[in-house]
Amino acid sequence: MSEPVGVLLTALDSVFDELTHACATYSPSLVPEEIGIITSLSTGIATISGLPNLGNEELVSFKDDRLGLAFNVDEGEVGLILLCDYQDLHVGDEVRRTGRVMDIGVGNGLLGRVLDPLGRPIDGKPPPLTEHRLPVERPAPAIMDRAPVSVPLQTGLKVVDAMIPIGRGQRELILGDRQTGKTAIATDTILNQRGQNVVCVYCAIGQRASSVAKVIANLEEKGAMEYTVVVVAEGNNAPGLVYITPYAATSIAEYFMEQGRDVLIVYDDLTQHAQAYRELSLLLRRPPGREAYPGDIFYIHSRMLERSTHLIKDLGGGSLTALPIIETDAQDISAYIPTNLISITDGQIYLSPTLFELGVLPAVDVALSVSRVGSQAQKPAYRAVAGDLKLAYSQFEELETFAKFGTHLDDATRKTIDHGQRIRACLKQPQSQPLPVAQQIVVLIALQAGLFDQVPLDKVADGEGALQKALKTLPKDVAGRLTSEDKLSDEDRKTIVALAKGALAGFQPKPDPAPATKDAK
Ligand SMILES: Nc1ncnc2c1ncn2[C@@H]1O[C@H](COP(=O)(O)OP(=O)(O)OP(=O)(O)O)[C@@H](O)[C@H]1O
Repeated sequence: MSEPVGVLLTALDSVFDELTHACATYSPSLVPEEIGIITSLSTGIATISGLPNLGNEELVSFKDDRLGLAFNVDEGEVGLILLCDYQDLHVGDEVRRTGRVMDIGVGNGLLGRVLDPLGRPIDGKPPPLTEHRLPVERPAPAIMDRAPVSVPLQTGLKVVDAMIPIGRGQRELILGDRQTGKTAIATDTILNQRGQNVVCVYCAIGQRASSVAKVIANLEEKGAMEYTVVVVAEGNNAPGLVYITPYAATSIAEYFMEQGRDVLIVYDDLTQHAQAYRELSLLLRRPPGREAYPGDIFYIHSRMLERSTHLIKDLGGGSLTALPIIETDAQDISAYIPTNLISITDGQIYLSPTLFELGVLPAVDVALSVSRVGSQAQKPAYRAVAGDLKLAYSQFEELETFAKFGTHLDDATRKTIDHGQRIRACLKQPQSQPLPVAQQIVVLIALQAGLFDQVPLDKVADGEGALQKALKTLPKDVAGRLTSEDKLSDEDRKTIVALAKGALAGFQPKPDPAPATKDAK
């Protein structure tokens, strides 16, 4: 007998022995299982009876592994939100307990992937490899586990980084009417995290499939998908799926934060989320409150956004920065959901449709925007210029209204308006072109020094381009200090101003030729 055949026979013997042993020791036991039935069904919800021990937020399974979530647990009847299409189910169908709450697979394998809120891939690739599973609903970190926000999160947008700075671990709301560039601000921020060691999670909630596809294509084209996870519930998905999406995305983001990483999560948008929750609550006959939203609408958003924080060093020092998006109706920022979110978050970026129409993009209304914690984390070089700039810009915005009436303006007012117009022109930025810190600061210093004031408005963008090019000739040590934690010295400022003067020289208006005099011959 050859050696391999001998080895095979020995292995078969041992398998046979184990099987004989297992059969000899097997004693069947009965495991009781609760089985309920569906008593009623409607869009997105179902009521069931017959599961007396079902816990709140426990998952139940229907035929073919379809899932539902216990939402209203009453004596004798349970209201479920369905995580599948209700058309696939029928009254009288069996329903079983799973004994677990809703959870999602998390891990590095999710980077670059597009998932639904149940963790299933929707990018046509095989299921992602995950290391752990985390419940989608988790308690927020305790107060003593939180560290102050101390590191900036650069968005790459001049207007935000200079005027409304965001720190890692902050929650900054982006709100505005439809089509005002809310998603563009969030995606530009994701693009700007390239090479910054920040993991990004883009959570699309109830959006049109074409809009989500556009965002994903943009992220892919700019090479941002390699550090990004996209979690999507489309507008035509079951409202239950839409409702759990931001919670699932937060758990994915939290995994990276708990590994000590800095994470950015974008919720696009929470208006759709609130509407999905309202739909489910009304169908389940929960009492409606203001604007027909259920009473706990504030709580569902605050418990989610409280999970974003900067953890203390002992817990790895990771951070989760949240950019929730809210769509306003006819610029009404005092509506119920926007005011709730404004009070939960650490500041807001308001996008004005009027500025958008005027072509001031990003259309950030600086007067109505604020960042409550980010300025503590702002780089010193920014801080040195941002204060002046904000003041000059708000003075300009006030005076601009008067200027429209064609009133005669004194020189000082004219100057303030001219300066403000240059600031506005310099803060404009095309989509998907985030700017590195050094380039932003040089433009802001030139603005502060009034070097743009003589540049004609239609030449500001060209002047800025020339300045960016000239930046290459800035001495290395000065360039290094622009991005470091050091303050810029007066010498550094002088060097930068001299460089900017040179770069902008070609854009200053030519002095009027001297009037010819009679004696000049
Ligand atoms: N800085 C910019 N420069 C040029 N175009 C921009 C800029 N920001 C946004 N846009 C354009 O404005 C349009 C609206 O942008 P976006 O989709 O981000 O708005 P939104 O408020 O998220 O829209 P929705 O309400 O549909 O969610 C898009 O066509 C986008 O390309």
